Amino acid sequence: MSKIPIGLPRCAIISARKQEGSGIQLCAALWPCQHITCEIELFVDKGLFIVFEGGEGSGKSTQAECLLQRLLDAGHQAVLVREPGTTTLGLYLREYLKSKRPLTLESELLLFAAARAQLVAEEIRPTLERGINVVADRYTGSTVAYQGSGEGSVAM
Ligand SMILES: Nc1ncnc2c1ncn2[C@@H]1O[C@H](COP(=O)(O)OP(=O)(O)O)[C@@H](O)[C@H]1O
Ligand SMILES: Cc1cn([C@H]2C[C@H](O)[C@@H](COP(=O)(O)OP(=O)(O)O)O2)c(=O)[nH]c1=O
Repeated sequence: MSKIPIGLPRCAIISARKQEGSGIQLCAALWPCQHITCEIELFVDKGLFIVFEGGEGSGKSTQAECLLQRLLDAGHQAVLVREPGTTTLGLYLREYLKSKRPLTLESELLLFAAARAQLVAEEIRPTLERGINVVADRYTGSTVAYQGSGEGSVAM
């Protein structure tokens, strides 16, 4: 575990599990940012996939940008992605989703899923395949939290 090149001195690894295939997934809690989580996937010979999740205003974007800068400063290649966003479709759907137009929960879920599918295909997967680290500001945890819980949530 000490060989993982994430350079986060205040990062406490709280769990690790083997993924299907070659990956190991680590779940980390950042201190003192107690309201966000940072999830790291390590794939042999591929980039790290590092996800920040948390409520609005909890500090995800700030910490994701700090980590990106730190990785770059340490000589690692890394890119930052944001959900929904980053791709042309993601940015388009972000505007639509923020526009407060009437949407069923199912439609909302599918629009977030469409933005993610495009992001994975266009950016996340090819970048990781090239051995470049990806830092993500939100990912599937947001969908589980926002569309998958609470009253009237969508069954997933
Ligand atoms: N560790 C921190 N300590 C204090 N303030 C912070 C910290 N991280 C972020 N902030 C501030 O909190 C606010 C929300 O941060 P932001 O990164 O935009 O959150 P999010 O992306 O989760 O919405 C910003 O004003 C930011 O400067
Ligand atoms: C990725 C994702 C985001 N969201 C929501 C959470 C946020 O309210 C919004 C994204 O807005 P954003 O401005 O990125 O949030 P933040 O203030 O945390 O930076 O979309 C979902 O409901 N489902 C999802 O799958």
